[in-house]
Amino acid sequence: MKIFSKEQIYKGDKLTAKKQNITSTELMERAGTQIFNWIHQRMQGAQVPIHVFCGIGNNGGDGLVLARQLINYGYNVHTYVVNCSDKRTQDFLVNYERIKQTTKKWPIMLNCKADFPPIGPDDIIVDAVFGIGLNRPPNEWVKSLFQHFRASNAFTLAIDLPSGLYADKVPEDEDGVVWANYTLSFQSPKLVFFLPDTSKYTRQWEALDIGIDLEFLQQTDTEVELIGKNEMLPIYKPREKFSNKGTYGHGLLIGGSYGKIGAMILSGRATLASGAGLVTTFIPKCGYIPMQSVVPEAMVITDVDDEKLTAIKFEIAPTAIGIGMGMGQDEKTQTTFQKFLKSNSVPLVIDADGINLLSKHKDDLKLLKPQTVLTPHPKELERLLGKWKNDFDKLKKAKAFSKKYKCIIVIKGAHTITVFEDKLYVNSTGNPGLATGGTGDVLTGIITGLICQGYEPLTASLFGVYLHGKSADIAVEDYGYQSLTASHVVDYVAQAFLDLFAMPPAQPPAENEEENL
Ligand SMILES: NC(=O)C1=CN([C@@H]2O[C@H](COP(=O)(O)OP(=O)(O)OC[C@H]3O[C@@H](n4cnc5c(N)ncnc54)[C@H](OP(=O)(O)O)[C@@H]3O)[C@@H](O)[C@H]2O)[C@@H](O)CC1
Ligand SMILES: Nc1ncnc2c1ncn2[C@@H]1O[C@H](COP(=O)(O)OP(=O)(O)O)[C@@H](O)[C@H]1O
Ligand SMILES: [K+]
Repeated sequence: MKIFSKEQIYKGDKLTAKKQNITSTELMERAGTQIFNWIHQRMQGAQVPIHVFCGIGNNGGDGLVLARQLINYGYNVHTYVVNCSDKRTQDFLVNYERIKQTTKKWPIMLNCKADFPPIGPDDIIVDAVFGIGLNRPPNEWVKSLFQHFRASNAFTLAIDLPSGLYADKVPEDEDGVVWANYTLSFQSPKLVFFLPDTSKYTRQWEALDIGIDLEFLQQTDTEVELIGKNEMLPIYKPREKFSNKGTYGHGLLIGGSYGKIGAMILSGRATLASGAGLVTTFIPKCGYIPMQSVVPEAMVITDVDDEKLTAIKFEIAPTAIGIGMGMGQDEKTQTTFQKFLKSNSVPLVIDADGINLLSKHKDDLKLLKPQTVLTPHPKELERLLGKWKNDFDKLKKAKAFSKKYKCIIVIKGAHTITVFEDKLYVNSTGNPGLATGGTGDVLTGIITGLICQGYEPLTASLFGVYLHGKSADIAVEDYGYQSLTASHVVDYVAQAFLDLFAMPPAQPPAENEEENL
């Protein structure tokens, strides 16, 4: 799913109005009606007090459309105008007039703290104060209003995005933002829903289709894409009937050190589970017996050293290599790693200590071949890029790094973001059960295994991250968040593949259909 920028959204609105021969007021009516339908479907006329807080821009206009429709359907509505600026938009004004003609209960003007209404914990707040047009921090009394929302504990539904949150930067003061339970966003979600600094402002989100011009949606290239099943299904490569293990590539995993052979066992198992034809692991001698016993499918080459890697040498011709898991940062390991980078021409995934060694010896970064995949967790990323001010600064730095070294950076986290040059791919699968040792090793194994099967490194990264998260999402049903381990993630990769082709659950028959049965 494309994630449009603020500028693209404004452009899409204008173009839609022009091509569909409608006014912007009609488009706003559509937007507000979609919100109304969403609420009405769930509330079915329940008389819970609904407090609709409208700003003076088009977000406020959406709120006024909603409030008018709720009133028409007999809901218990209280409408307020958060009177924070004199410059009201045209469509706000049109809808302000319309609501005044609908009800005698005119919207209440809020100008200061003394005007705030009481809000009960079982009431509902609709936040239509600011949308993507926010261009400065809200003033003090508006901030207090947002804190008043939060203190009420009422369910808070934000329209388009939580007020006080910018579409493209991190707000300075968290008290200046509405903390929403749910956000109904128009046409596509916003990048800020997925970033560590800003995702806390909405617990859940949903994108509502407001009929923006289809050609515009299809033809506009976005900088950000949200990756889910719809994006992954078309790139899936089916297994051929007359294929053999040679068809699906030979994955080589290099890493491990005394006490960290488990990392290599996990990635070896994951490479196999993702479909590689053959897997070889290159590990220190101490790992030979455990690896052969636990992963009989994998072949093993050992270093001359018992406990660490000192001389990476092999005579096989791998299709893809994953390196760094549990490898340690010994000086001898550094030397052989550097030598390996100089001579290697096979597609490469670098993880963990591989990344740490590159961060310590930044000159070696120029040895990376184009489309090398790096899979840092946040600490490893910081060592690589240096400190960042906030998430947008981090992404800017990651894009510049990716362009400079032509590499793919998989920034791991709750929503893993894969960066390649100027594009960002936000993953939609995964859960906090993955916050446990070894899950990153599994991811490296999966991506390596997919490259072995002919997926381009970028596609393999996106698909690998998706499958890894999906596997955890399915496994968590059986193991729960606390007990999920990295081994379970490997075990459920199969389910993640099968899920790509699962039919959606059958819908129960509609009420009138049931009567006819
Ligand atoms: N396709 C779609 O997505 C559609 C989107 N639609 C909706 O339009 C929304 C965008 O509307 P918008 O451009 O009017 O801006 P919005 O966010 O309502 O308000 C900002 C206004 O307030 C002002 N202002 C800014 N900061 C301020 C501050 N700190 N304190 C005080 N005032 C401040 C600023 O004016 P200023 O005072 O700077 O002149 C500005 O005019 C969008 O989020 C969605 O809900 C639908 O209606 C149609 C289809
Ligand atoms: N809260 C979370 N929600 C979703 N995924 C998570 C969460 N925490 C961690 N992960 C995922 O788990 C993996 C952890 O990787 P990493 O920190 O490298 O682990 P390790 O080094 O122990 O193998 C990453 O793929 C990351 O995206
Ligand atoms: K809002």
